[in-house]
Amino acid sequence: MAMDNKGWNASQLRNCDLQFDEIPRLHHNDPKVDELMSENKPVVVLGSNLAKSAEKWDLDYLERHMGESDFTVFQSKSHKFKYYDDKKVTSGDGFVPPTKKLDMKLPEFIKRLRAWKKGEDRLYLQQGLNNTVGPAIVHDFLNFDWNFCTGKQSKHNWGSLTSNLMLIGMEGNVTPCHYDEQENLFAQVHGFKRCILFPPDQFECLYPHPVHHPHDRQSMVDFDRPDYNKFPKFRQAKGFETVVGPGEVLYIPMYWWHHVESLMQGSYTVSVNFWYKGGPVSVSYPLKGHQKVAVMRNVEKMLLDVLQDPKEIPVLLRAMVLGRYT
Ligand SMILES: C[C@@H](CC(=O)O)C(=O)C(=O)O
Ligand SMILES: [Zn+2]
Repeated sequence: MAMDNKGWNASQLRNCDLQFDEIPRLHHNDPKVDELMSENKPVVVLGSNLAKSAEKWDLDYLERHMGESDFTVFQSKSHKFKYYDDKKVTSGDGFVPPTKKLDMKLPEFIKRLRAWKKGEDRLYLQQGLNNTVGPAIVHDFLNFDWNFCTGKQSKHNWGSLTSNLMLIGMEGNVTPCHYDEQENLFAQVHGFKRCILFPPDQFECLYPHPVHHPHDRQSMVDFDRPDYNKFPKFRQAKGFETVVGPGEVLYIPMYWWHHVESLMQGSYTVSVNFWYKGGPVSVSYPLKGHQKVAVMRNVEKMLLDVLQDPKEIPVLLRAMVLGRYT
């Protein structure tokens, strides 16, 4: 992957069997930025001031100004931090959470981040920015370039801003491939993150867990060691990638799959995302990929409501489809 080596090199990327096209990297004034966004396609926006007021958010500054609150920190025995919805964990379903969710004061988190040695459990701070942070951070937050993101919100008919997640990760941390049901302006503040994205119509190649599963929206494929017997279509997945650095903003369209890794042998990473509700649904045929994903999600939810037992769902779907539609 030809990259302009601004402070990183390809040896810091994790191995992946697939080849990817590059996500366009365009200056924020380039009209093509909004062309791509209006087509629900990813783009890296360069030179915006979206999170410029956060460029001073290094560990010392954060330690001094994040305040006395407890923050949400995930702990993992591996480099993967696979999200799970604890509201979907049912007793006796045998689900083993892949991470532990801790509440930690920032100085403690920073102390453990600085002392971390390869092979030890990893930590990933993932905290919604709210009024629990110190006044200096609130000041920086208020000084984000809100004209930029509200400009995108109105131009592309997004819904309301739901949250800003602040992420402080160790080098090498991975958020495995998943999709979100929100538009996302992902602002990289410190360090470098490699982002691999797939369009929603790659659903059949990425094998999401069932909707009722705690890992709803997450791919079942382990990108480090894909099981091609269980997930044969993963070989055909067609993805896009980029590495975002400080001051760069990646637009992750709603329902687009994304795998995000903090570069190995790199520094800690700081990111802030801006999650917006999707805009009003305008149905036109043929349905777009993300609309088909939304339809499939609703079918799974409806079937679980009426059948109650998740094991009944494939039985009914096979009876309905095999020999009749195939
Ligand atoms: C948490 C983040 C990925 C990462 O930065 O590790 C993500 O998935 C998102 O912003 O939607
Ligand atoms: Zn995400």
